[in-house]
Amino acid sequence: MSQALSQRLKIALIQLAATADKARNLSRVKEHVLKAASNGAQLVVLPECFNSPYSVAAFPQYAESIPSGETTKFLSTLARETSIYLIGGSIPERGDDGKLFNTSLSFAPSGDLIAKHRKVHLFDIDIPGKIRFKESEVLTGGNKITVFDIPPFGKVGLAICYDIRFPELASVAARKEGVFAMIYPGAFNTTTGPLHWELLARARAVDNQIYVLLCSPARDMTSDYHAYGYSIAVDPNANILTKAGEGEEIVYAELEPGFIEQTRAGIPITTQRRYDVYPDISASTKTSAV
Ligand SMILES: NC(=O)CC(=O)C(=O)O
Repeated sequence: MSQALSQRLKIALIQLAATADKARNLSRVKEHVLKAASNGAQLVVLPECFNSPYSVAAFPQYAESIPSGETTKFLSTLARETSIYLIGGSIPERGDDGKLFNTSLSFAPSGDLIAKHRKVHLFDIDIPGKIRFKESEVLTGGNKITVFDIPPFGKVGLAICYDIRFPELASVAARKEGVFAMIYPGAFNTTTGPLHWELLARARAVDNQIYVLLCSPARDMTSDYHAYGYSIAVDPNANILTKAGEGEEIVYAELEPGFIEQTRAGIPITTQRRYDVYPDISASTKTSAV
């Protein structure tokens, strides 16, 4: 499927210093989103777990129902008031069956909820002496690949943090649905961030010759989880368009129509795949927005 970004798109990544105080987090989000919109951003991304600490203990305490919870309403109103596409990082969600998920909600400039992604791959790692984290102790994984349209720009794919380590999601979104960008709210840490954060952003971009956006919380060495920071936007050639530091900040980038086609014309891997040698996973995999 051909990939289309039909118009220049200015994006903003809000590298929020999320705290344990949900009201404060929401009020900081509002300030930053208003600023990004007044600077011309048309699509604004928030980080993973922007309204709570990123911790297994915090997920049940901060979990909300969707769409009836406070944060869904807050994000919808903010998208409408600023007339932007708002990619709402992620929040802990309490599903109807009582199960907990790490969930990202996206809103149109009208305030309508246009996508809901539940983190598919739960972050369960154990690197002795460095970091142990087991989302699966309290969370349940999602079961779909999320793709949605943001008219007039085209389609984007959405996944959360650890999902980026599984290239199939991005490949299906790019090949089957023709997304021009993959967006990953994500909270890597001071162990895995230096190893793989930028590498994975650039890898998913170059695998699929699409834009890739990663939005992290700011680093806070006083909290239990030390988020990496360095929110980043990468172009289809894996060039870095913008990159934050460790602290709270907003970074911007402009995504260009035509750059995907130009990249693919030069290095035509999209037409050179050998499905006679290996299967096309995108052919049989379903995607949806909600
Ligand atoms: N926090 C995550 O989900 C993933 C992460 O930190 C990593 O993959 O590293």
